[in-house]
Amino acid sequence: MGLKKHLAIYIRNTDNKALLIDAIMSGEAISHVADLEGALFSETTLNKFIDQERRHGHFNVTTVTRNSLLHSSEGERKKALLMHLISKNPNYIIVDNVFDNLDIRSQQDIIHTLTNLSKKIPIVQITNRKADILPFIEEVYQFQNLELVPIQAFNSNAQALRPSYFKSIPKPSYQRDDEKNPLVKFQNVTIAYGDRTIVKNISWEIKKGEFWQLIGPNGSGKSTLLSLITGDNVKAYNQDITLFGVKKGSGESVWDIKKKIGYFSSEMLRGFYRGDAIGNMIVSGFYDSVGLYTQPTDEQIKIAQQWLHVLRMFEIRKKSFLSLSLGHQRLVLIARAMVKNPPLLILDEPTTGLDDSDVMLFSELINKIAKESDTAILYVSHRKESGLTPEFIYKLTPTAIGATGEIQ
Ligand SMILES: Nc1ncnc2c1ncn2[C@@H]1O[C@H](COP(=O)(O)OP(=O)(O)OP(=O)(O)O)[C@@H](O)[C@H]1O
Repeated sequence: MGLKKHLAIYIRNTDNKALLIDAIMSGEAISHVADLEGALFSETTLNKFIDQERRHGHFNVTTVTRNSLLHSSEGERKKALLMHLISKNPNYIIVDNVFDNLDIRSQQDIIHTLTNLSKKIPIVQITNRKADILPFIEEVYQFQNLELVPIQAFNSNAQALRPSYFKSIPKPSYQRDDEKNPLVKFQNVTIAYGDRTIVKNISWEIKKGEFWQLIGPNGSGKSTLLSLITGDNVKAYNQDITLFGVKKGSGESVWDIKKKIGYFSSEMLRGFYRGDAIGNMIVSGFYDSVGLYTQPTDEQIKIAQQWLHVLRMFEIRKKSFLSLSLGHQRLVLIARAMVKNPPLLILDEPTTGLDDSDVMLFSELINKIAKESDTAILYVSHRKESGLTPEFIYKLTPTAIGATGEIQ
């Protein structure tokens, strides 16, 4: 088939991406790149390099901060990988979900890099977000029955938003301990790795029921701030941080803190292959485990069932969690994080990898939780999702002496 030189393939999360990539790389899907040596920019390639570094201790891909990939932020990793692949002079390149995890500035840098590259070699973009189609792309295709089919009228914004959740968020049957307000309090928090200061003098409070978005460019310290809250970062102990009314370093139990936080990250399912039932995945949220090891109480089962109704998954509760699409798996994991009625729900880059319609479904659920529950939400992402409505935005801005923070 005579396909355009630079083309995009718009896929849904339910499409078989691995098969598509195989079909391109083996020369079956796109004739004009069939005999060329191509490079693949994707999460899989990145994971291979990270794995190599983990096993052999050395790294071929160097980031801007000369850090290893393992110790770099997601955005830094992606930029470094792209530059590494381009430096090998491939004859064409496949770029898969190129903008995930990238801030606006880095997205512009990448558009610039790829636009220049498009003058030399063919570029095949795979994307699940319409807004991400690169400017030099000549035609957009779908992958149907192992063939690329042009999409007509791609720009029509016909996707109507339908209400997806009919039931209300379950009301907890027990009262939470009276949480101290604010839930999270940072006072002049400064964190450094070696002689590099990452965040400087952060003073910030999250109160009961508030809906926050934390934004900031790649490497500005968003994940670092989160790790101070979730208890995974020992650097929290030298700082003035109060979580749920208890000062960090005053002999508090990390376990107690974890009990009060519902957590979801798009990284959570890396390497998860077990076939647990959907219903069990939700109940396991009571035990802070992924998968169920303990016999739940009747009350716990009841709350999980109410969540299954909210998600409209009650009928399929016994099916394997892995049989769900990526987007629906995430909805289940949000319910899993919410069953214990936590005072704080943390969502770390939750829409990474989701397609347009799944993002809508996801944002709708988060807005619903914000509206109907008294759980505070902390949402971390570079993207401003148009469907999402946070009340407050906390913004990190990098400076030479570490990132500073302000409420926008
Ligand atoms: N263990 C570590 N050792 C050294 N440097 C680190 C370590 N962890 C993080 N860093 C550095 O701290 C900086 C902030 O990283 P962090 O992951 O918090 O940023 P981020 O805002 O979440 O970025 P992104 O949006 O790209 O995920 C980065 O430059 C990163 O390389």
